[in-house]
Amino acid sequence: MTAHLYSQRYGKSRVRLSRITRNGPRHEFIELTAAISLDGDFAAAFTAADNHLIVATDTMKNTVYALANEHGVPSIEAFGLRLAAHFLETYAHVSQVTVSLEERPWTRINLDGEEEAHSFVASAGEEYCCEIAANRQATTMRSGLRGLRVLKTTGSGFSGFLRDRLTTLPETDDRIFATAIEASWPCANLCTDWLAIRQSIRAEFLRVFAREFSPSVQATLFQMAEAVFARCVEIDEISITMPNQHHLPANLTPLGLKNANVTFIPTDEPHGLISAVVRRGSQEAS
Ligand SMILES: O=c1[nH]c(=O)c2[nH]c(=O)[nH]c2[nH]1
Repeated sequence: MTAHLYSQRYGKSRVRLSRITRNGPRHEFIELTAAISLDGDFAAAFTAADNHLIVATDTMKNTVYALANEHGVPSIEAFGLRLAAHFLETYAHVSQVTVSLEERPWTRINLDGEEEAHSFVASAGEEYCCEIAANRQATTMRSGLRGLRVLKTTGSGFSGFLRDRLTTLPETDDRIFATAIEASWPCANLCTDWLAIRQSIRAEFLRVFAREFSPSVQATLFQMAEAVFARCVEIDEISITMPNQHHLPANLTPLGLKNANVTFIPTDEPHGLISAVVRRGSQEAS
């Protein structure tokens, strides 16, 4: 059989790590999962069983622990950049490194207005993430968040949509809006304060979601992006995805009961999926 290697890459996924930073009695804590993938001169390992240039994926895993231990993890972005630089600096035959990091945020417990020194609470399901692609010419990075679950019990409607013979959805000016926001944005400037930017973006998402009437998931998504651009001068592009996690009014008529828009059936699937990339400025400018 004749075959040729069209493209190849390999790496280690799902490397889990947690790291304490002890500043006296006050501790910082971060928990993350890393994935590392290398591009480079590895073809012979696939085509000729020649492993002499292979950086074992076990070594990649050890690198995650070692660099975290030696240098700390001030943020997933800073750590990711350090990891990517390490592979490029250490192995001349590596041409490109891709590092993906996911953080499960632990928030310091606040009791009676006082921050606890070493106790944290998790925000269920939420993750912060970043992806770095680095070669010897350039490094690009995207930061993001996902699993930011929000719900509002009113202040959301959906009407005026196209109706044809297959349309059964009633119009509404009062529905539950539930979603899990996922977003990512390019970090053009690799030296900015990523943590502050993520927190500002997150805060704008929550503010628009909670305070503005939603005529559709689409319109709310766009409003969120506008709010991010107004607050974060560093951000010129944002990608946002929001599933519409429907809560369907329960039909209680067969039971002889009236449902005054209070009892619903939460559904996971099928769900709407609304997604857009929004850029700063007018269309002509892009
Ligand atoms: O905000 C919404 N956008 C849609 O495109 C859509 N489609 C649908 O059935 N419900 C909704 N809600």
